[in-house]
Amino acid sequence: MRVKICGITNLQDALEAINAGASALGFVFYKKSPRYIEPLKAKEIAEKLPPFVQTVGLFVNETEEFINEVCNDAKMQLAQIIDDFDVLNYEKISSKYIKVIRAKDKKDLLNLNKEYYLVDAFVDSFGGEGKRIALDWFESIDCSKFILAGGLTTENLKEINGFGFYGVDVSSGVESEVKGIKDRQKMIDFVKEANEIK
Ligand SMILES: O=C(O)c1ccccc1NCC(=O)[C@H](O)[C@H](O)COP(=O)(O)O
Repeated sequence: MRVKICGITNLQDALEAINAGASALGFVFYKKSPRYIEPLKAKEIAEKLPPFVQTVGLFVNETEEFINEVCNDAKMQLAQIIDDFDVLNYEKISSKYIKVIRAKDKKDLLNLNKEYYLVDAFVDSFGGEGKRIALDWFESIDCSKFILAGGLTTENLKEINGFGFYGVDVSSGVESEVKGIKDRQKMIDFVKEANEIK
């Protein structure tokens, strides 16, 4: 199973996440987040990464122009987009992107287009809060294009076995006591456990 580790703020955490086996690293370009990273600093990290790891820029209710500029400047290969007001024209997004569903209810998971989505638990502060989604919302739904986020930890990952998610996304579950700083051992344990999940 693919693992994205979100909320990377420094090179050491980035390299340790990759060594742990993460397929993607998330960089939060939302200034109110404790995990916010300046685009220039994200670029410096992105340029030092080895091949076959995807850089993902996370955007919260931004314009197409802002998303394009930051993805270009910070060398992000994928934009992870929260667009609460459904105002973006995706044809104007020049990078690859994935939309975030901030699920409040099972209804939010139904009647979707046949694209990949990152499904996160709804929280007022937008994410990285460790809040979980009720797994029964995914019952009898095809999860093969969903990346599940929200409150995942090494301890609770087993519970998603059998749902067939494309991948998982974790932030606070692999952090140290300090928001924005990752814990190497937690990342190793998380990815190892995720690799056991079907
Ligand atoms: O991490 C943040 O501070 C953040 C701020 C604004 C929007 C999204 C944010 N985080 C998203 C994520 O890191 C994850 O995709 C997801 O929410 C999982 O976080 P967690 O529940 O802490 O594992």
